[in-house]
Amino acid sequence: MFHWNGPLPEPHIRTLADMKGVLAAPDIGADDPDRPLYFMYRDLALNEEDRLWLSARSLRYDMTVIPPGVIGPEFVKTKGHYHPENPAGVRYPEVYEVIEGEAHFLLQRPDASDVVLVKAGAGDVVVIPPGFGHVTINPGNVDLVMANLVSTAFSSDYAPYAAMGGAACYEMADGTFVKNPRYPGTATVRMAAPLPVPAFCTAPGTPIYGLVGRERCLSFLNRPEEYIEAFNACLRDVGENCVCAPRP
Ligand SMILES: O=P(O)(O)OC[C@H]1O[C@](O)(CO)[C@@H](O)[C@@H]1O
Repeated sequence: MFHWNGPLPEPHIRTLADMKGVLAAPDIGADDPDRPLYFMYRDLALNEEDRLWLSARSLRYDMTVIPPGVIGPEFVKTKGHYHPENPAGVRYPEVYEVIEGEAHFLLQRPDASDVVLVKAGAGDVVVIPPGFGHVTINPGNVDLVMANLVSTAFSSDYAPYAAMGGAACYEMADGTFVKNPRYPGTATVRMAAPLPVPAFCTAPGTPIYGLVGRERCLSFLNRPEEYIEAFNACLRDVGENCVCAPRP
C-alpha cells in the first residue's frame, strides 16, 4: 500500500470489462471481465482545511495505483480520455506526479497528428497540456503509484478512445510500439521529457500536494488560456522518434 496520511475512501476500480474498445487485443477480457486493473482514490485531502480549499477552487487531488502486468500482448494501462474545453474555449489540462514506480504517459491530439510519450519515474511531475488525450502505461514490474491535480468543472470524455480502439499506438509487453490500424497513415511517437514549469510551481522531487493552498500555482488548471506559453514549455523533445510498427 502507498503512503498517505489522510482519510482514504474506497477506490474506484477499473476492471478488464471497463477497457472494452481500447485494447490491442479486443477479445481479451471475455473470460475474466472482473479482473481489477487499477485503483483510483479520488478527491483526497489530508485535512478539512485542504478539502475546503480544493473544493472552493473546483480542484481535486487523486491517487491512482496501477499494479504491473499485461493485458494480453500489451502493458497494463489506463483507459484513456480527453478533457473538454473550458468556458474560454481551451481544453482543461492536468498535472501528474509519479510517486512510486515508472510511468509512460502516452499523449495524443484527437486526430493523432501529434503523439507523445513521456517517460517518468518517481519524483517526476508531468503536465498534460490542453488538447492532449492521455493514457498512462505501467511498463515496470512494480506498482505505479501516481497522484494528479485536476479541475472538477468537467467530466472526462472516453468516447473518442473507445470509438478508435484506443490510442494511436499500443505499447506492447516487449517494449515495442504497434500502430492501431483504425488511425489513418503512419503513427510516429515523439519522445519527450517533463520540464519544471515555474509558472505552475512544478519541479522534479516537489510533491504536487504541496501546491494545495497556493492559488497562483494551480490557477492554470481552470484558466489554461492564461498560460499558453508555459504549456508550450512543459515538455522537452528528447530528439528520438519511434514509428509504430504495423500490426502483425
Ligand atoms: O480515467 P482513466 O482514463 O481511467 O484514467 C484514470 C486516471 O484519470 C483520472 O481520473 C484523472 O484524470 C485519475 O483519477 C486516474 O489516474
